[in-house]
Amino acid sequence: MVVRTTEVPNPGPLLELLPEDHPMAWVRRGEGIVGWGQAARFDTIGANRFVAADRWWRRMVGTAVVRDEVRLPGTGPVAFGSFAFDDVPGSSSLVLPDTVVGHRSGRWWVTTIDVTGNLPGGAALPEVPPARRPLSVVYGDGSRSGTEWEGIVAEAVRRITAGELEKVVLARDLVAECPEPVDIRWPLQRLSAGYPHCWTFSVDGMIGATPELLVRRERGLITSRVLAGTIRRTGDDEHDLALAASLARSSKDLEEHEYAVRSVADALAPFCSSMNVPETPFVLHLPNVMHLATDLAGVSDSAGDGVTSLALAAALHPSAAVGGTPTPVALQVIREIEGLDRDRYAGPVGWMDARGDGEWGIALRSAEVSGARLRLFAGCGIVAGSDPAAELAESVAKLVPMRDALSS
Ligand SMILES: C=C(O[C@H]1C=CC=C(C(=O)O)[C@@H]1O)C(=O)O
Repeated sequence: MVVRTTEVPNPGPLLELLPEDHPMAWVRRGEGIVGWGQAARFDTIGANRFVAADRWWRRMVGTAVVRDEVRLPGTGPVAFGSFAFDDVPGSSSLVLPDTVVGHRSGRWWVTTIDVTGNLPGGAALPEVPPARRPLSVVYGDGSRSGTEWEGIVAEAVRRITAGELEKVVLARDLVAECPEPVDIRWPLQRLSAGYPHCWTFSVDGMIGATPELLVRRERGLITSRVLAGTIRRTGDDEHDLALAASLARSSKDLEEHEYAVRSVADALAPFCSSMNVPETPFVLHLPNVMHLATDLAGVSDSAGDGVTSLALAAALHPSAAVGGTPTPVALQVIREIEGLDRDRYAGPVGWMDARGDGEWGIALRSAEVSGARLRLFAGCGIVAGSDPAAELAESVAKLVPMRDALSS
């Protein structure tokens, strides 16, 4: 594989450079990377999916000839990846685009990749037509109706009260049907404009704007944004501020949050020589909901230096934000009662470069697109005090970003 990264003048907003066919993206506040074309891909399933993908990537970049004149995280060869939530069912993939455009701190670059061994051509970007708005969208129940899902939440509360576990994250899906295949760039551009604090992603049909960063590895620095504890926004700013204050004081939410932070810190500890874990969370304000959030940062030690960002994501997945506590019991409860094939929802999604640096989010506030049909997902952390109707309302609020992004 021969890879060339060249610095270019500002080519305009990254998401507007994407062609309609299989666009790949990881963008936040206008920075990040977008890619298209397919130089190579690796598909895998099962419990070994992260290890197998990591091995494939190391092999691919191990023999690559790279001419990189920018040398930033995300330059040189990069793979976009999306991984199944559970060992079964679900498929996972790493995709190596043949063209990547990136933007970071006032610098822009284009990477071209050729797996036939020829030096790829220059950095000319194709003209692309603007994104097409979906003509109409008809929503229907996914695997369970809202009422059925409330019953499932009630069953989880019963099990928690009986002492089987402390917390379980239960999810539901909604099906959206359009008259013709969706131009993914339309929702991507809307998600990125409406949710600038989130990471807007598109990998192999999995799209969304996630507020939760499972892990970022960048030149020896390992960071993670942990979320747990949610409150819906009302649209009245003053009232929302009061709600944010009550969220920051809620002992139930603080306890749940503390647990989620601890589990991430414990999972990262074997790879870090030092770690900063803030004592109190901050409130992340999103247009639809507010979350308790903590940003953790660690410095990788000699063990961490040899570990890719994907391997770190594997060590963290599934976090308490998408599984529960204790994790093995929560996963078993999800398999028994949720009645949903999560596929790649709530799995790691992101990118990785040849050094193993990269960013992996959790595929939340997301949808799986297959042509004209989409499955939209939302999940909620269920604890002893959870009220099924309130959880259903929270799931509806978490579906808002994708629903809005599909409308005009
Ligand atoms: C599982 C989801 O959200 C998680 C992330 C943040 C807060 C959550 C909560 O408070 O329930 C969830 O654990 C989802 O959006 O589908």
